[in-house]
Amino acid sequence: MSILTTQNLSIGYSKKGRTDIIQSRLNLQLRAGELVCLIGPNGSGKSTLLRTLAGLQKPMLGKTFIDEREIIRLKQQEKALLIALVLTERIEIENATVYNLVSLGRHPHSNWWGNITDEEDAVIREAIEMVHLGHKIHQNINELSDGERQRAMIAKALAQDTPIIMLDEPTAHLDLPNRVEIMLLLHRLAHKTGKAILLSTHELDLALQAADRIWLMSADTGVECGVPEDLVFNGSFNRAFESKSYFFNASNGNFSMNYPMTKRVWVSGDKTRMYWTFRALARAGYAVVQDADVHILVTENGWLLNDKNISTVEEFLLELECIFADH
Ligand SMILES: Nc1ncnc2c1ncn2[C@@H]1O[C@H](COP(=O)(O)OP(=O)(O)OP(=O)(O)O)[C@@H](O)[C@H]1O
Repeated sequence: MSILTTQNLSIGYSKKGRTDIIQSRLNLQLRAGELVCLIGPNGSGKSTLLRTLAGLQKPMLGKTFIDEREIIRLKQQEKALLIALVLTERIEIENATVYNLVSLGRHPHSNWWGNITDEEDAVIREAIEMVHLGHKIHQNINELSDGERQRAMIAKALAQDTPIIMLDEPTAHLDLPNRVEIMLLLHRLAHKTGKAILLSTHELDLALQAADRIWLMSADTGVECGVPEDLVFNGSFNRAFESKSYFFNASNGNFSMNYPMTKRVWVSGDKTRMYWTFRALARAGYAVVQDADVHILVTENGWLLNDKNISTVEEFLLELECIFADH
């Protein structure tokens, strides 16, 4: 079920009579219970789109509706009951605990700094539990790790109790385990709570794994929406991130560098070591082609090359160098 829809939305900036349209004619749908990742090259307009959808900036043209209501016509308080927005800026509050921060999420539902009722308290505690910060509930937010702080910000958005949560680059500045954890957490929350969660990210690999749907943004092709694998199969990823120096490798979902490959080898054998063998070969400038003169057999324990059993990548690259020096 679509909870947010756009109709011919154009986003951009208008200053001193000059208008810059970043994206136009966007017809998007955000569904309840789904995690949607908005990805695209730098400057393609991800943050601008999030801010426009959240009603923080006006569209250049077109409309955004939540249910039947046009977002730009709503009062601040009404918007805050529909969308919780988590931005990348660090919130600095003196002496605030996790509980204090998350309780700010209840602001649209109560009087500012009003007394927290038992009911409100239960919502706040539940939000903190959902992001697994129960053990840090009374800790000062300045004493949290970056990952914990991000989880506290998500708890604040949960406490706001809106049908939509939008997050601008929630995994920025986090290490890999925390990036994975935040992405999995958001995926679980979308499915468990039925909220629509939209986030922008540069984590292509994580987005491909965790998103129910991807909005793929590029300056040339606008926003393509779809289930991640469909966007891989139809070549959209390649088009959106086209570059001379790398390409999107549809076989593993990663970007691969375009190394200049001048030498040709043929590789066969054990599949588990194959991927890393290919990577090492590409970096060293070897193209893998069937029936090339030089054959590398990948075994369970190493490589067989030139009738020699080799146990490390370093050794087999050296051996290849010798072979090609003689060619
Ligand atoms: N306040 C502003 N006034 C005018 N132009 C702006 C403003 N903010 C951003 N832009 C321009 O809008 C375009 C899109 O910027 P935006 O920040 O939305 O892209 P993004 O996809 O989020 O980029 P990134 O991946 O680098 O965060 C850029 O060309 C940028 O220079």
